[in-house]
Amino acid sequence: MVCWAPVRWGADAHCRLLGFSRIHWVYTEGVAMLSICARHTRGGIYLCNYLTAQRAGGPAPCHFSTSQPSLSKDHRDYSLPNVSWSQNLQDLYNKYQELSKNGNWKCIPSCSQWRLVKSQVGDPMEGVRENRFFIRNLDKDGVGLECCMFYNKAEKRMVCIFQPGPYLEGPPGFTHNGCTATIIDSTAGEVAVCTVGMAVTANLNIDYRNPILLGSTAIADSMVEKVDGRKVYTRCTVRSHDDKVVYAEATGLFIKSNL
Ligand SMILES: CCCCCCCCCCCCCCCC(=O)SCCNC(=O)CCNC(=O)[C@H](O)C(C)(C)COP(=O)(O)OP(=O)(O)OC[C@H]1O[C@@H](n2cnc3c(N)ncnc32)[C@H](O)[C@@H]1OP(=O)(O)O
Repeated sequence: MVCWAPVRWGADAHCRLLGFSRIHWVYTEGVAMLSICARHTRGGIYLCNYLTAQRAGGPAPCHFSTSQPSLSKDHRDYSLPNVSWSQNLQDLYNKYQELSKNGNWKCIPSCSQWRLVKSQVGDPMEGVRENRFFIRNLDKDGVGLECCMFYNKAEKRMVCIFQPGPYLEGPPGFTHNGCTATIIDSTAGEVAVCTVGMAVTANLNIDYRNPILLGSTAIADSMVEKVDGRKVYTRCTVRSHDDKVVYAEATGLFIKSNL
């Protein structure tokens, strides 16, 4: 596989802030990513405490169990191509890597775990918490969602190229619409976060136009339309890899965290 890690922006910084030990500064915009990641991590803990406290009517720790990942898995960047990727997915990936060469697009790293460490973020939560990241929670390549996001800062735009695997089946042979919603939410959410800092989904409206065949390659294209105070309005279209079929169109409202 071609080694393209040096052009990725702050991938290791991303991992470091999530509790991983290895760090290599590989890109000059690493500092910007560092700041975004710090806000992500703080925001994750904030979100967790905030939601629990709201539902319970007062401050309370959140309780949920997570499986323990191996260390090698922690370090893996799941947005890198693997053998389960179709030629179409690989071609789209190559296309955006090519577009990234002039600096307009950046590839976003993807890890399976959010490891939230008290001492790193100064949060009152006890000890270390490891959270599985929903869209990266299957252990075998190709059975779940294979995807990679690219961000265009100038256009406030995020694309997610993806390939849904057999565990994401809804109607026989086709992708479950909840999976499509997850991809839309994550792509639009990520562009909102990259634009204003940590933000959460307040509203998502989706029109499903056509079913997505399992194993096919598609692209979710999301952009920020407007920022109004804490409110970030986004739009997202999901199309086939060749742009010939529209699978879904969506609008989303994300609210910037107060932190
Ligand atoms: C563990 C996680 C790790 C994360 C690490 C980082 C990861 C980075 C990757 C990014 C990718 C993520 C993609 C997945 C994203 C999720 O899955 S996020 C989780 C799902 N979302 C939630 O749980 C949100 C639940 N809702 C809430 O917490 C609260 O309702 C909200 C949205 C924070 C708003 O509450 P609030 O802060 O009190 O704000 P509030 O004053 O009510 O509203 C602010 C403004 O928004 C408007 N507004 C609020 N809600 C709505 C609505 N539904 N419709 C219209 N307007 C609304 C209000 O009217 C108000 O407008 P103005 O009066 O200012 O004009």
